[in-house]
This record gives sequence, structure tokens and C-alpha cells, in this order.
Amino acid sequence: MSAETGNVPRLSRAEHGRAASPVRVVHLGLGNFFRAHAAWYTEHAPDAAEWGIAAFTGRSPDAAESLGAQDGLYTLLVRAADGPEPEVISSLSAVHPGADLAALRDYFARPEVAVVTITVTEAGYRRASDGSLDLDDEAVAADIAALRDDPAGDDVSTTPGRLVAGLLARRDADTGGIAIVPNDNVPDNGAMVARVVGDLIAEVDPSLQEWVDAYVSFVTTMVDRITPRTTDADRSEVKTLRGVDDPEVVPTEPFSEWVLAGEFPGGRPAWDDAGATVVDDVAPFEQRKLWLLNGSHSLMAYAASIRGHETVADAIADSQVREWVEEWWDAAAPHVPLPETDVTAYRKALIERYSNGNIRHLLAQIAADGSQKIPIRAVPVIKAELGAGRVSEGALRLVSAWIAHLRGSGAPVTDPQADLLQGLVTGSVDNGVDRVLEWLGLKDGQLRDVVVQQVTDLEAPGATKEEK
Ligand SMILES: NC(=O)c1ccc[n+]([C@@H]2O[C@H](COP(=O)([O-])OP(=O)(O)OC[C@H]3O[C@@H](n4cnc5c(N)ncnc54)[C@H](O)[C@@H]3O)[C@@H](O)[C@H]2O)c1
Ligand SMILES: O=P(O)(O)OC[C@@H](O)[C@@H](O)[C@H](O)[C@H](O)CO
Repeated sequence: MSAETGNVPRLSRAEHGRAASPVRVVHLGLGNFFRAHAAWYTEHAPDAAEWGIAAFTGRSPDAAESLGAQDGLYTLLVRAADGPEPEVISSLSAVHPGADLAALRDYFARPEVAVVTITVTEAGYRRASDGSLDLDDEAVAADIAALRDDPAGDDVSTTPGRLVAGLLARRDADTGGIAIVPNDNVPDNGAMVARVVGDLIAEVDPSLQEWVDAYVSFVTTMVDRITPRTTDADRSEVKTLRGVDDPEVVPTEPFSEWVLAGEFPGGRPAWDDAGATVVDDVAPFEQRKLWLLNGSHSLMAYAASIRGHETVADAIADSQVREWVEEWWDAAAPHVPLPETDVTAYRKALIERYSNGNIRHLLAQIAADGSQKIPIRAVPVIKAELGAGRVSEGALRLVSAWIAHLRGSGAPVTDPQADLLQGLVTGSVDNGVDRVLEWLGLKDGQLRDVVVQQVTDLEAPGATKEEK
């Protein structure tokens, strides 16, 4: 299949001489990060010809329609500091709307399908604050009712629901072991998915759990590649550089890292030969990345957007923001269980990555879903500092900036828990801080005084870069 828009051609397999590999991987969440990361590693694995991916959108069917019109091909626009390098990626052998449960079940039931990868954002796993499946979530409740009523029906909309629907189909087909590989920024993400899937199974069909225990491996990962949303400028650049009209361009940075731990009972692509690292324990890498990278990202998303910045590159060029980021790293670094030299080198590399002005990574994108991120990016560092006898201003500033953001400063609030959180911060700064610290499990008089002062400073007239 090939398509044209005006006189500018779309991508097609015939044009690029790329045959689709047989589907052996299913992916849930056809967003930009997956296309810059797991799909790129699969493309570059030496056995790529044996491992095609069937990818399903998370919610809207749009990406499946648009990618389908170009045979699943898309351009990865690798934006180095010294210029862009486009690459056509062909590892997506099939693309489907997430609602196509019949296709999903069909893949899960095939014996040659051995891996399910996932990137649906932190919120997509539908967890309650204790990490269990949120049974009060309306979509979760609807999936429970739908799967009880008809395990082969089409009305299943959440990621845990779709995983359980697929696993029921695989058990019924008796097609053996499979690995589930979440690639979202959540600590111990393999155990996290196992938990929400197990909680749903308990509600829907407890007899499935024994089969899952015997045949399903939940792999834990650390993933890293800064991948912003696509802009029209990215699409125009690909048109100029390559003479194709590719609405599905994905911009990304040159750096990439993938660390995995777990079993693959049905095999996997040779991702390690494409640069991935397989280890026994992901935790040290995950803490290094989640605290140093994602923590400082969130700090900039809230604190630097209050100072009027739009992108990470703008933010890190502001000496005040850079100082806050360094203070955050000073607080987090002693708790990363890796040699100090590694951590120092990682910090230095992050400054270079953040300063890449060719990557337009919007602070507003990073600011989204703070309810899912602050508890895993800020709270462990604040608690570790308390454990070491320190009330760390550098660590607390992340929570203070988030509170100021919830109260209306800086980037807009986009969060599944926005109503609850914005309710917590109404009224005086003192009361808002008390309620949020309690919600975070950080009720402590010393912390409170620091946070109240920091929120007050961040909200003060003159706190923006223009007015300083
Ligand atoms: N973008 C990055 O730089 C980056 C880097 C490392 C890890 N990640 C991880 O990847 C995730 C996705 O990032 P992205 O840049 O691909 O975002 P994106 O918006 O491009 O894609 C998100 C995907 O998740 C799906 N989704 C969103 N909310 C969902 C929900 N509630 N239920 C089911 N599906 C849902 C969307 O439909 C889409 O397919 C991040 O949240 C993060 O955990 C991203
Ligand atoms: O993707 P999120 O929403 O979990 O977090 C926003 C950024 O911190 C994140 O996307 C980083 O850019 C990424 O984790 C780098 O690998």
C-alpha cells in the first residue's frame, strides 16, 4: 500500500524495499516514545527480520489510521545538537486501534507471539495511591463488568483490561509462555503491572491467576530517550530533507538507554545487540534515571514554567533554574546506589542533553500527571534525606513548585486527579501545603515550614525571569 498527499509522496514499504517481519511482539500505546525507543531497538536488532511488531493505540485510533496509510513506516528525526538525522523505521508490521479487541486476542493466542511491550503513560495503569488497581475508577469498573459478562466481548477500554482479555485468549488457546514488558517511567514497573493485572483477574476470573503464575513473565525495565511531541516544524523538516510527506514523524535525541531484567519464556528480539542492557536488577539504574533525570525534569516543568520558560533548553540556560536543578541533584545523588563517579558523569551528560536547543521539549508536556510522578520522583528523595537527618531544601523545592503549579502558577494543570488536587490547594498557602504534604505522606512540621516559604517565594510578584 502507498499513498500520496498532493505531489509529495507518503512512505510505503514498496518504495523503501522493506518487507514486514512476522508479528511476534504486541505493543500497547502507539505514542512517540515507543516509536523512538522499543521500535527503534527492534529495528536495529540483528534478528529484526524475525520480529515484527503489531502495535495498538492507547485511546484514539488516529495514529493507527495515519500509520496504516504508510504501511506502518515513519521517520525518526534524530535531533543532535549539530543538526537532524532522519531514519525510516520499519519494525511496525501492523497497526491497530486500541479498541480492536478481536485483533488483540488473535495475536495473544498465536504461539509465535512471545512479547508484549507497553507505553501507556503512568496514568494508563489505573492505579490507586497504594499501587493496587483503582477499583473506584469508572473505566476499571466498566471493564470488570464487561469481562465478567462476556470475556470475548469488545467493550474493554483500560490497559489492565486489555491485558487480561489477551491473557484469557492465550490461556484458552494453550499457546504457552509470554513476557510482558512495561516501558513507562514507574519504579519496578514489572511488579507494578503484575499487581494491577492480578487485581483485575481476582475480580474477573480468579482461575486465570494460576496460569499467569506459570506462563507469564513480568519484565522490569528502565527506559531513557528524550522524545518530545511532534510539531509541524518536524514534519516540514522531513519534507525538506527527504521529500516525503510524513505526518507521523517522531523527533528524538541521539542518546538512548534501555535496561531490562526478567525472563522471556518465548524468546525476544536481540535488543542487547542493538544497545540494550540485560541485568539481574534494574533498581540502581531506575533510581539514577527516575530521580536525576525525571526528578529534575519535573522540577523544571513546575519551577521554570513559573519563571516564564517554555522548554527544557530555555529553562536550563537560566542560572537560577540551573542552581535549583543542581540542588535537587545534590539531594538525590547520595541515595543513588551507583559509584559516585558514575553519578557525576550522568549529571554532566544530563546538562548536555538538556542544553540541546534542537530538542523542543515542552515543560507543559512534562508537567502533566504530577499526581502520578511526584510520589515516585520527589517523595523517596525527601524521605531518604530525612533518614540521613536532613531537611533538604533542594529536594523539597520540587514539591513546592508542584503546589504553586496546582495553585495556578506556571504550566497548566493536566492530571487525572486535578479536581482532588486543586481542591487540596485552595485557600491559604499554609493550608494547601498541609493538605498536600498529608496526601503525599510527608506530614512533618520542619518540612512544612520550608515548603510554605518556598511556595510563597515562587508565587511572589517578581518571581518570573522577565521581572528579575
Ligand atoms: N517521551 C519521553 O521522552 C519518554 C521517555 C521515557 C519514557 N517515557 C514513557 O512513555 C510514556 C509515554 O510517553 P510518550 O512520549 O510516548 O507519550 P505520547 O502521548 O506520545 O503517547 C502516549 C501513549 O499512551 C496512550 N495513553 C495515554 N494515556 C492513556 C491511558 N490513560 N490509557 C491507555 N493509553 C493511554 C496514548 O494513546 C499513546 O498511545 C511516558 O508517560 C513515560 O512513562 C517517555
Ligand atoms: O514521560 P513522562 O511524562 O513520564 O515524564 C516526562 C519526562 O520526564 C520524560 O518523558 C523524560 O523525557 C524521559 O523519561 C527521558 O527518557
